[in-house]
Amino acid sequence: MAARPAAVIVERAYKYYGKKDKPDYKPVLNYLSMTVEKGTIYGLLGASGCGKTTLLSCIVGRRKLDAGSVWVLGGKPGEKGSGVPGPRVGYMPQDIALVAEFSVRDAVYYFGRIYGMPMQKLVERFEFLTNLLDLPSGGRLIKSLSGGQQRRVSLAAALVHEPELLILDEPTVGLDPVLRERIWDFLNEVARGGTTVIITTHYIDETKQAHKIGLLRDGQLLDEDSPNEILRKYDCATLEDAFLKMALRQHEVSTRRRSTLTASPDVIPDSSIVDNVDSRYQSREEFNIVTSSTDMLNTKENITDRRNKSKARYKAVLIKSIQQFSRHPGGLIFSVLFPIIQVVAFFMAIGNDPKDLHVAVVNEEAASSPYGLDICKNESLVSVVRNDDDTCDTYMLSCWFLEEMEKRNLFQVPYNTTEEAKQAVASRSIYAALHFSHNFSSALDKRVTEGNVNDDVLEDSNIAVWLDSADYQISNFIKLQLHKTYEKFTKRAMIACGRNEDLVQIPVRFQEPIYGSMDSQVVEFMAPGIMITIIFFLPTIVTSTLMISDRLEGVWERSAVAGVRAREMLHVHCGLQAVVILMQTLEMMALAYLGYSLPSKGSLFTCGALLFLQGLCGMCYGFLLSVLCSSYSLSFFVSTGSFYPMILLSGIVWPIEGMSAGLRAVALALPFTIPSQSLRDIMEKGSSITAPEVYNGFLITLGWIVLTLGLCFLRLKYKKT
Ligand SMILES: Nc1ncnc2c1ncn2[C@@H]1O[C@H](COP(=O)(O)OP(=O)(O)OP(=O)(O)O)[C@@H](O)[C@H]1O
Repeated sequence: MAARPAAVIVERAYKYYGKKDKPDYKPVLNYLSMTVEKGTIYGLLGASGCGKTTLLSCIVGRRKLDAGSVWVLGGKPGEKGSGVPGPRVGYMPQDIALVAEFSVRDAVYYFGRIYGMPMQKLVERFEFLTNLLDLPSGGRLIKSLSGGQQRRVSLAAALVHEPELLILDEPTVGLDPVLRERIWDFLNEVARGGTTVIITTHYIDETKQAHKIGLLRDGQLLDEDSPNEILRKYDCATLEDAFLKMALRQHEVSTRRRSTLTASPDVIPDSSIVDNVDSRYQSREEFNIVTSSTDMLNTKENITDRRNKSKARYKAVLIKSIQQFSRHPGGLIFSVLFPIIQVVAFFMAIGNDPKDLHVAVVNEEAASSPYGLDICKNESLVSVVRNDDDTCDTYMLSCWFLEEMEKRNLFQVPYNTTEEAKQAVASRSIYAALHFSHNFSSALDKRVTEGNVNDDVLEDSNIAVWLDSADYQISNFIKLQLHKTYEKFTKRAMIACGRNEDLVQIPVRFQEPIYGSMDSQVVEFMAPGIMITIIFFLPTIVTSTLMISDRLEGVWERSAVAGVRAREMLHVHCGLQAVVILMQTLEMMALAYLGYSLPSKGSLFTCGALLFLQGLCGMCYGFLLSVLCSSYSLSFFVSTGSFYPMILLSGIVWPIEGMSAGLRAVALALPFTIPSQSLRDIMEKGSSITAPEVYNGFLITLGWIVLTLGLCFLRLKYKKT
């Protein structure tokens, strides 16, 4: 074979994963050198875990070597204008790395769009690849395809833009022999046209068709040469035999080395690691001269070109994200329906008075009357009469009390003794027990008119109540209702006796509240905090899920190799999420203010702006989770684990004034606490953005946005790979 210029050169490459002080720290690429000539097919062979994928990811510029150097198409991967990662490479990773919600056509078009291919060309190319690779129908979704079909679509996506360098990580695995043959014929054809192909495969036999093959074992390239030359050199009839021989030789060498080394044999001493500057080629020009490469760096790409390319990438990622989002059943439900469901659930479930509560009543007063308990059913038998001498005769006041009590949705269940009544409370359908003494009315009358009465009279005029306080909310509700019943009942009795109705009320008079209303509801108190938590956590979940799925499915990685910048992905995601958050904000406000008549004394725009910013803050928190967590489950645990403390400490459930000073300081710094108060102040007090209690809510929200983005940035910057 005539000497050709090199397309890829790897020199003395070392690559490590993990930390130096760990016992399993050893090179994945171990002093590896390889050369791939232009317009040839290079078959990279090696057992699972020997470092093939790592080597390829260093060639496409997604990983950096710890030592040694890589030259690709006349430049160093990642170098400005090198086109690598970018349009000069077509990369098919080992994983399918396609969005599951893509159709076959979308998947191929996505990469075509990234490279800025015109539509007409894209359609033609898709048709060609469909025939070549026997692709399933263009409308079928990736997630509904078999593994082999997905692999073919993935290969088509790598071939769509006719790149100069094709890097294919096991493209033929699981394909039938006829199709494999067709793919190899095609690769030979593109290689004849000048395309360079690096292909990894487990099928040793098919590499006979490669121009050069290299055997990788334990991060070392045992040999690289043309298949015929390898057969000749190792004096074997088949490549399998030749590789067996090479592997055995390496094994013998390393066993000998191991017996002479005291240190871990797999760890190359630091001193032997050469730096990147030790490359044979100090500059691109030198590389081109020495390797006869004619590759030109396009560093002077004009601004319009650069903008157009970037625009094409933005468009591709935008279309991808919309397809991904709109076809993901969870995405739509989460984003559009969940805010409605959650707000409606909140308003329907919270704040309504408990109904149909039953209390056990032992009414000795009625029981001792000639009519028994039935006396209370006959209005005319209950008498409160004002006499001429201004005194008042009262009879069966307990019936009036119970009548008022039933108007407040507390229904009586009669019992004969207090013991029986108290036992009934244990049954859970009865929430309290009440007792009226046999002379309740006369004792109460005496207590009110005479004032100075003995303990027995006092005792008889009391209504004894035993509550089931284990049920905190209900028992508080019953206490409140009994107080209100007492107020109503005494007013009625005082009016009947011709007295001032306020005479026996507690001498504390609540005036019209400064803010809020006399009948302020718990729902109005809780609603701002609930709305903020909903708008915060939906984008958190959506963002972390989409980001982690893009990363785990390899879509992010593959897009990056195609040239999509991380910031372009992020901008598109943020833009789309912002639209969704805006929609959620409007949805929630319409429901809360129009549907459930929440007060809105202040500016609705300020309320909306605060909610919208909280949504963005949730999205940034989602970003942080996606960069910190390696899996969905971990991100789910962290988001759920942080969700509850944030809500519990936010003052929505319990006032922060009840917390210790230290805990209160923590609570105030959390993203919901002050913003919830701010939103409440805008709604209930009509406070404006210039009031500290409102702008503090905005400041803390912005502070969290900056903090979470800063942590994401630091994490990405200092992540090793
Ligand atoms: N991100 C990572 N962190 C730590 N170790 C890694 C990482 N990626 C790969 N490795 C380890 O590096 C070694 C080489 O992995 P690599 O994926 O390059 O092998 P491979 O030859 O492509 O294997 P296969 O054919 O099974 O894909 C393996 O032992 C693997 O466990």
